[in-house]
Amino acid sequence: MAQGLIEVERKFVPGPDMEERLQELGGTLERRVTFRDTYYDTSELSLMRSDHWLRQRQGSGWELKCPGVAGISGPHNEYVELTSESAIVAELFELLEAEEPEIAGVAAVLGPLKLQEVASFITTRSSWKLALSEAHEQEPLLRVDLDSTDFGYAVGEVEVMVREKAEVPAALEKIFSFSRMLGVPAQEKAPAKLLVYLQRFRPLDYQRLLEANSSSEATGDLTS
Ligand SMILES: Cc1ncc(C[n+]2csc(CCOP(=O)(O)OP(=O)(O)OP(=O)(O)O)c2C)c(N)n1
Ligand SMILES: [Mg+2]
Repeated sequence: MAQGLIEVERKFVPGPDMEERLQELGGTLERRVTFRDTYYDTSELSLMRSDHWLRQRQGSGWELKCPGVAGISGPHNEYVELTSESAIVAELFELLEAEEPEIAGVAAVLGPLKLQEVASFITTRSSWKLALSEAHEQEPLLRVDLDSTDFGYAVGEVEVMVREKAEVPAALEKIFSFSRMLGVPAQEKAPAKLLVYLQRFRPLDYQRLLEANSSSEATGDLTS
């Protein structure tokens, strides 16, 4: 697969005092932003069913999240994020087993690959930066995003971006220790905004995803 940064993150349910708590813990508010995410897939959800997530984010462009490689299980997610259009196009053609065109941007291959919009919603986000130890300035930064959507769902995430698979365990350690400081219950798993959107507004698609996700079949709910 093409190279990209690895996103290691843990989602949580943000309480009403979360911003104050972040400030107490030395967090700095980097920005407040509002953006629309539009997700694309085939009518059979071929991408999502194989744990690949293609979206266009207003102000940032195209992004494909591909399943990570560290294989550590727990209440966290680990995805390789592709943001270069050529890398995304190459990955899409490989996944969907189609012949790759010479040169094309993502928008140009949506039609040929039968990718269509499956979800679109607006997020208002406050992004926080945490410098846990000043002694290690080279270490990847811990970030916290507090998101609320235009369909009434709010979720937080503690995140570290790393370059190498070998850095994932240390990133996870940081995420879990900071989550404890934030007061996030050890096994709490908050669902992704997109999954809540599909469950509410595209229940048949949600059901399809559920069927594809064998590990969630036992609980019968991807959002729990
Ligand atoms: C139970 C379960 N939960 C999550 C997933 C993964 N997943 C579901 S939707 C989805 C795509 C959306 O990812 P997410 O991190 O929720 O989006 P967002 O926070 O807006 O993007 P950021 O700004 O951090 O880049 C993923 C990776 C899964 N396969 N199964
Ligand atoms: Mg995220």
